[in-house]
Amino acid sequence: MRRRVLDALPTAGQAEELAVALHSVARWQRYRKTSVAEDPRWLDLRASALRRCWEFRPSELVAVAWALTDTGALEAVQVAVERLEEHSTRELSRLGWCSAQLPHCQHLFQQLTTEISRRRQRLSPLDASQLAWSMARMEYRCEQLLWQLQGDLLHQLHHCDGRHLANTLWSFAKLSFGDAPSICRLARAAATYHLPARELSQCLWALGALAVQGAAEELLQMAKAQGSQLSGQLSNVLWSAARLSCGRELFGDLAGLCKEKMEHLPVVHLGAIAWACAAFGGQGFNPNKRSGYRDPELLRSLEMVSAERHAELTSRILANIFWSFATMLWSSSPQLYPVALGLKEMQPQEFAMLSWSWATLEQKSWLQKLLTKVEEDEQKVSSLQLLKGHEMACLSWSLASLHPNHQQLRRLRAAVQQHVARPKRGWNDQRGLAMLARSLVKLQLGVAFQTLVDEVGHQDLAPDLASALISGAVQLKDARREASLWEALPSAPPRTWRETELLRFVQSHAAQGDAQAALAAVEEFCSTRRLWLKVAGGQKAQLLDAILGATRPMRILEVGCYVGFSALRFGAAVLPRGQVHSVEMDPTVARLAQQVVQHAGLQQVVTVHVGHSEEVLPQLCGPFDVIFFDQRGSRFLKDLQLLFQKPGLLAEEAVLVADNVLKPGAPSFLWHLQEDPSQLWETRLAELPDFGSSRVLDWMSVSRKRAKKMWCAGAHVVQPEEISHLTWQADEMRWRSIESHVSPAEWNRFAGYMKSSLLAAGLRLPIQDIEDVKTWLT
Ligand SMILES: C[S@@+](CC[C@H](N)C(=O)[O-])C[C@H]1O[C@@H](n2cnc3c(N)ncnc32)[C@H](O)[C@@H]1O
Repeated sequence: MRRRVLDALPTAGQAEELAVALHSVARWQRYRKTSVAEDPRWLDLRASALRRCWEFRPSELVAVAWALTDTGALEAVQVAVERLEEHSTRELSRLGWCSAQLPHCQHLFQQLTTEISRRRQRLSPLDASQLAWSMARMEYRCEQLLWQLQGDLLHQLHHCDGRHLANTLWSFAKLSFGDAPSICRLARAAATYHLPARELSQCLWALGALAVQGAAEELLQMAKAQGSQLSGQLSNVLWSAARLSCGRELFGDLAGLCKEKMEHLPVVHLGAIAWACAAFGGQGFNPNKRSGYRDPELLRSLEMVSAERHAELTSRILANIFWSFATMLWSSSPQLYPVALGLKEMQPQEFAMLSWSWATLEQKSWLQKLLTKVEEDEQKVSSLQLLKGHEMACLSWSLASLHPNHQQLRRLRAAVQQHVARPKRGWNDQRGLAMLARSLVKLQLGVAFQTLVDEVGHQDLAPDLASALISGAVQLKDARREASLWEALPSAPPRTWRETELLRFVQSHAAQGDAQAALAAVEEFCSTRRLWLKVAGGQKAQLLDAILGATRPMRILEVGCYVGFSALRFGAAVLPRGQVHSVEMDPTVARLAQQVVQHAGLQQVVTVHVGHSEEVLPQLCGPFDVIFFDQRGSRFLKDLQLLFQKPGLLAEEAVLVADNVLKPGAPSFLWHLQEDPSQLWETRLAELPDFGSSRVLDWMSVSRKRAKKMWCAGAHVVQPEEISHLTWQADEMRWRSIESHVSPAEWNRFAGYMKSSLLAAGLRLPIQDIEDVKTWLT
């Protein structure tokens, strides 16, 4: 066959004959995947075609250009560009495709596309999609032509096939082009075909990259149905499913397929799968994301396969894998840390991701090594200025988590400082800014902190950022900035209308200076207005009263003051000589709480500290007889550790009470109380209804410190994976309840699930009703 084709080749004669012969052999080579590249007859033919380029008619020139793309010869395209006018638009678009295959053809490609764009003639779906593909390949983003191609395709949708559409969507996404409604129409049209794996993954990748829902659901269902045939495209599909926030169940099915194939996928897919699971429901690498898809089995295989193929891992893949582990509280085995440390090449963003992940996983010694390695490379340090705002916030947060003193990691500290000095315009991520502000204070970068306050302090601040800035100003003793921040805070922003109403109600229904009347007014407000407030009322208040009665405390610490309801109860109990210190991170509600306390006449005994527990607790002085944890449950364990780190904060026989340890739950904290090797606490779990939603069960933990027992600073509590998983689920539920409504029935289901799962994981702390706990206390 090969002989027959080559023997029949003309090298002289008509140009037309030559073009046809060249084209046929090239076709034959491509489709048979055979090469005649070295055959002298083919080489003769090719040389004679190149010599005679000027003799070809336009259609022949296109055929010759196409035939020669594999050989890297530009001549045919060059001649065509010199004779632009002679070619039809279709021929120009095909020549464009040829030039996109050839090296150093950018200028020829541009001339061809400019001519196509000038003519404004409609292209067929095949030509339009090929031209879009060529533009993507050449990274040539000519808006006008792209609009034209999009219009041509939309006008001829019924003549497009799945391949044209997939190619076009992919190309548009590569060039970040496309308005959402048009992309949706193209994707919907594509979804009507039975797309093979490659095209399906192209469409999904495009929708994910352009963040257009389009026909995402249909295409993802199609991907699920194709299942194992997808193989190499699976991670692409999962990546898109995460970007497009598809349903959890569908994501789970697709993740299941990835799990099955994991061992056989190229390593680059491991990074994409890890990224997709961590980013699911969020927005990519962002420490403030609130979701993720946590499947322990998938994480375990990701870890195993990565460890087995560690030699192939790149910094990008590892950054994604570690970010995924950190986001999902997966304590990975130590094997992968040295692999990451050993890599020579690492982009600044990957370094930021890795350091944030290692800080979150509390791998301080690895983190120290990583930061030191970059610190020693001046070039790497200067490249950190390329980081985006939230990435620099992550890096400074990990730096701060090591508590480096002024002498350590000086170059990195200077890089943070320099980054902050740049204007923050367009950085709207207030949580990222809050993290940066807190880190600057910890790193004692006072000037940088001041720059940040001056730049963002006048904005409409979210509670977290307002709290970070105010408490930073307090810690740095910057009274002027503290005052200006308070001034800039709206006294009654719309989100605190209930709390503002409550203050007015207390002021009008309770006599000034009457603490008991103020307490009764809060309860009356909740019941008569049928407004749910996140306060410890009802049976929870009764339990607190019993604790106060049994312990007769003089000094009480509360974390999570809110509007001051429980602070009033504590204040009334320690009158006249005791002290209550209540910590609240939201400055607006803290200010309302201060007014409630003042109205009740308790300002001499109750101090409301504005700031995050992490910053305020180390500044307090003990000893505290009763500690009430009513902040976010995922902080309980860390705040407990903070209480131990500063000697003298806990009284010899302190009582530690924590609310909501079942709903949404604080599994790590409960596990720690049970397993603490110093056996410091004796704990009971009081099972009682949540205030304001009597049908939902909750637990309050009450722990008595065993006198004379000492805390072993280095003692480590091993936490089983089931408890990490529940901790992650509790946090996810907490965020869900903040962002949307969770019905009592759903809460009840969740509380039931949490209880049975904790018991199954080995929780043995006694669960009692409130009367039994009261008896135990006395
Ligand atoms: C459930 S409310 C407290 C209710 C209050 N103890 C009562 O019963 O009247 C929780 C409060 O804790 C605050 N908070 C959450 N995490 C915190 C933290 N880490 N430090 C300080 N306050 C925090 C929240 O802003 C919220 O106002």
